[in-house]
This record gives sequence, structure tokens and C-alpha cells, in this order.
Amino acid sequence: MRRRLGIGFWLAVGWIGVVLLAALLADLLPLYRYDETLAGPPQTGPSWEHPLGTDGLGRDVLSRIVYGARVSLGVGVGAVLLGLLIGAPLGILAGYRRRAADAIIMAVNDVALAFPALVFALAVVAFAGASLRNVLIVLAVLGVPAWVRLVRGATLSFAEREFVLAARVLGTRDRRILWREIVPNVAMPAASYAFIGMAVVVVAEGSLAFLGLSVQAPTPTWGGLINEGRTLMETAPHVVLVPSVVMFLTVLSFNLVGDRLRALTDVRESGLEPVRQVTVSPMPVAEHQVRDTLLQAEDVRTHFVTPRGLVKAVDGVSFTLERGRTLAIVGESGSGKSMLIRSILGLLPGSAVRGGKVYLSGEDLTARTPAEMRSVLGPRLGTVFQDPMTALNPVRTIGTQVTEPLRVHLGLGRKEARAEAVRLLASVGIPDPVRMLGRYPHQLSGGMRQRVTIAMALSCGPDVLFADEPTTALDVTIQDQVLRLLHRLREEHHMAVVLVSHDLSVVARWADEVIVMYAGKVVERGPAAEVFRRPRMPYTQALLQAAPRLSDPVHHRLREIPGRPPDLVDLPPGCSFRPRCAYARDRCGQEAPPLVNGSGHQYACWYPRPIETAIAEGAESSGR
Ligand SMILES: Nc1ncnc2c1ncn2[C@@H]1O[C@H](COP(=O)(O)OP(=O)(O)OP(=O)(O)O)[C@@H](O)[C@H]1O
Repeated sequence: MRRRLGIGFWLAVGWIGVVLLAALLADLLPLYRYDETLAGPPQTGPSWEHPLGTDGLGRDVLSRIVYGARVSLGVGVGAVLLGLLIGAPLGILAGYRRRAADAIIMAVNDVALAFPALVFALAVVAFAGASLRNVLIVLAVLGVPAWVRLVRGATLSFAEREFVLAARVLGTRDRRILWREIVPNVAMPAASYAFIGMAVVVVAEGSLAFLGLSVQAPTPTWGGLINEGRTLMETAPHVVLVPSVVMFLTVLSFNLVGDRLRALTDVRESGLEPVRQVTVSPMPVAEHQVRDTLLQAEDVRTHFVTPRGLVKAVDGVSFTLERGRTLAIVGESGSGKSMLIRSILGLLPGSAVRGGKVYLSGEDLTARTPAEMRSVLGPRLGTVFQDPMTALNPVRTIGTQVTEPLRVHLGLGRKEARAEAVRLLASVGIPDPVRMLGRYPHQLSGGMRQRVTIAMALSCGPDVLFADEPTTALDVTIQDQVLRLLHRLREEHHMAVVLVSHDLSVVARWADEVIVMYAGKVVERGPAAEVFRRPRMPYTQALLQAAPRLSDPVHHRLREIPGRPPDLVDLPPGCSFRPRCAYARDRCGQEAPPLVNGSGHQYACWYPRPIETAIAEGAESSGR
């Protein structure tokens, strides 16, 4: 930490500390009174008696600077705290609630920001009177719009992180998410801005004092001292230079500390979409039969209305899943895998429109309100995300994060939750789980972090575990361990697993059933062994050929799927895969192929690959 912050940071902290202490303890220090006109010649330079000399009236400059710091720093700290107190809640409200609250707060804020600040301050102080209280209030109010903007921005960015989505998936309430997940993370950028804000306020107060519009004489303030010394510039330059240098160093230090703190909070973006729970299902639902299975998705659709047109990210996906089985959802990036999962969980970006039905043990989840979904997310549906670093809150210990769902959902006490957390961490293969409780996510390796998120997802004993690309962010050697662990846990907990992946070699080994997605639609589905042994749709074949296999020689070149995934706003007519398909004929460009039964599974293709030429690889490398 020390090396990352740099020596400049510590020097700046030291300087601020010295000035602050001197201001606080001024009455205890062996100083002359700041307003005491001393015997002897005025305007003398530094001497033993007066280390920084005396001013035009023969008063001790050191004493006036120290007492001046009380006003300058007092206004700086006070105005920043007051601005923060008003601006931060508004910023959090705008960033988290969005929609109407955001629109109103930001519209007022933009108007406030358009005001010329110093002119406004001058006018108010000139009108209301130049006193410490008035200057502090005016500078605090002027700082509020900047606070609102900063806190809103930070809230927006953290509200989109996976650990917030993870908290939602665990059914955590909004207020708790705000306090436990978002506020601690917004605190760091806010602290950084507080220092920069203090620098701004110290300069602003100095400017007002320079114009004679701050605290009145004889109480010293740095800006006032500079103003008083102006006329002595030629005869006694120290009277103006010393307070100028002190003010310069203080402002520089505040900026430096603020800037280094900001650099510390510069964590990488998750790239996730903002998450909002969707309650309504405005799209019509096709006729279907509710089955007696654990999880049933019926004609699930997720559409986005964008300025470019309608994006059908998920377009009519249906499946059923039984306890003790693993369903793999595979497809290239952008094929709609994650949106399908989020639709099922009812956690979609605010701009999404959801259609279709999802049943858990025959109960319609799409009919539930977000509040009602909370009792399902966590206890019945668990989720593991792609990147364990963004799925865990960086400022909270592993212990707090693992025990939270246990306390919220299972109502366990502190001690019981801790004991259960230790048991859970041990069950996912974490060595020394007791010590692990006190650690922070950044102290763990990627594989260990993913084990922690798996432990959290399992904490309330879910019926279905969703694992969205759970190994993509991990080292190849760790990937297999994590998948093996998921498989073992599925057996132990007798749950169902939905495994999302773009890597067919991953799912070939661990899935019972597979759904292949392309442009939001299912293009091939069936028992995994069957689909991998005899893929009929050219896209599935291409995916299989693009997947690395353990048996490949070292310099084996993978065959890329030709062309690019389609633009979902402007899908080609007929089969969406046609422009990239080597076997396409006229009919493929005219009619979209339906899912048909054949060779033990379903595929959507007018000219499926003959069974003999289908690639008999993939599942063969399986060896659980
Ligand atoms: N907020 C949004 N507005 C418009 N389109 C969106 C939005 N979010 C996602 N999409 C589109 O939905 C499609 C499906 O996205 P999704 O994240 O489900 O893909 P994926 O198959 O999970 O890909 P990946 O493996 O990269 O995560 C993408 O093409 C994406 O462009």
C-alpha cells in the first residue's frame, strides 16, 4: 500500500497533519496572540523570537498563520462535510433508483451547476453578511451539485457490478444492498473527492477573504493575510509570501492525497448491464402445459427496445429440468445465454421486456413480484457468476459475505452462521476455512474466490444452481477442479444445475442435456452425449470444431466459425446462421427452420448434416 501510494502522498498527509494539529492545538502552543501588537519595529523578517517575522502592525506572522488555519481549514472541512451530507444521499438515490428520481434530481442539479459559483458566493456573502457561518454555508451549498454528480456516478457503476447482482440473486433487500454493498464502495471515491473538495473550498475561502468578504479582522484567515500583506510586497515580502506558501502547500497536499486515493479506487469495470427486476410480462404467452418437473421454462423471451430497433436477445426458449440433472446452455458470445438465465431469475436490465413463463415445481415464478422473488432467490435458486472477483464485494471479508445469506434467509445467529460458513467453505474444498473468514477477496486466488461464490450460492440449499460461465475467468488447470466440484455438489445436494458456457469441451464432459443457442433461439437440443456425438445443425458442428480438446496436439489450430454473429437488430431472413453456413441453400434464406426431431434429439435445420459425417468427438473425451 505504502509503495503504491508513493512518498509524495505520505509527505502530503504529513503536511496536512501538521497544519491540522497546529490549528487544533493553537491555544496550547507557545505562540503570541494573533492580534497582539508587539513592541518593537513592525514588518521585521524572521528572527529567533518571531520565526516567520512580524506583519505591518508588528503582529507575529507564525501565530496569525496558525490561527488563520483554524478558519481556512475549518471552512474547508466543514463545507465539505455539509456538502457531502446533503449531496451524497441525493446522489445515491438518483444512481440507485434511477428513472423519475434520477431525472428530477439531475435536472435540478444541472441547473445548479450552471450557476457561476464564485459570483453567487460573492452575492450571498455581500447580502447576508461576511461571517464564518455564512461563508461555510455558502461554500457547502455550492459544493452540493458536484457531490450529487460524483456519488450518483459511483453508485451507478457499483449498482451494475456482479456482487450487487449476486446479492439480489440471494434475495437481499434494496436497503440492505445499499448499505452493505454500495455505500462501502462509494465511500472510497467520496473520500478521494472530499480531499479535492477541501482544496477547492480553501481556495474559495481564500478568494473571499482576499476580497474582504470572509471572517472579519482581527480574526486571521489565510486569504485575509495575503490581502493585508499585498501593500508590503516590496518592503516586507515575507508578510505575503509565507501565508501564500502555506496555503499553496496545503491546497497541493489536499489535491495530492485526493488524487492518490482516486487512483486506488480505479478498479476495472465489469461491463455488466444495469440490473433491475422485471415484474410484468407484457408479451403474450403461448399455450402450454405446466409439467410436473423441477424447473420449466416456457417460451421465454427477452427483448430490448433500442434506438436502432428491437433486439430479441432471447426468443422463445423452452426447456424442462429435473433434480439431479445438469443442463448446459451453449452458444457463441451474444447468443443470449446470460439473458436467458437472467430472465428465469427475474433479474434483467431496466430496458428489457420479458415474456413467457418460468415454473419452479409447478409454481409460476413470472407471476411473482420482486419482493416475492426474494424468498426464491437464494433459498431455491442459487447462482454462480463468471468472474468471482466482481461477484464478491471487495471491501467486505469472506466471512461477512458467506454468513450474510445464512443470517438473512435461514435466520441463523452470528455464531451458528459462522460455524455453518466454515462447514460450507470446507465442503467446497477451501483449506483452513476458519482463517479464510477473515480474508478479503483480493487475498485469494481466482480458483479459491470461485469456490467461495459457490459456497455462497449453496448456502441456503438451492434446488437449482445456475452457473454462468463459472470457469471462464479461471486458469485452465483450475477450470476442471471447479467443474468437478459442481458435479460433486450436485450429487451431494441432489439439485439441478444449469451450466452456461461457450466452450463445448467443458459441457461435453459434465452435462446431461444441452441446448445450443444462436441469435436468441434454440437451434439444437437433446441429451448431451447424443448432441455431441451426432450434431446435425452445422452451427453445432462448427462450435464443436472450434472447441479445444485435451487430445489435440500442441500446435493444433482450432477451426474458427467463419463470419460474425448476426446483428440482432437486423437478422437475415430465414435461418439466422445462413450467411455463415457452408451448406446453405435457397430455402435457408426464405423460411426459418423449426426445431424437428431426429436421431434422438431436436435441431433446427433444413439440410441437417448426415449422421455418418457428424463428428463423433466431444463426449468421448468425457471421463467424470
Ligand atoms: N441492455 C441491452 N440492450 C440491448 N441489447 C442488449 C442489452 N443487453 C444485452 N443485449 C443483447 O442481448 C444479446 C444477448 O446477450 P447475452 O449477454 O445473453 O449473451 P451471451 O450469450 O450470454 O454472451 P456472453 O457469452 O458474451 O456473455 C447480445 O447480443 C446483446 O447485444
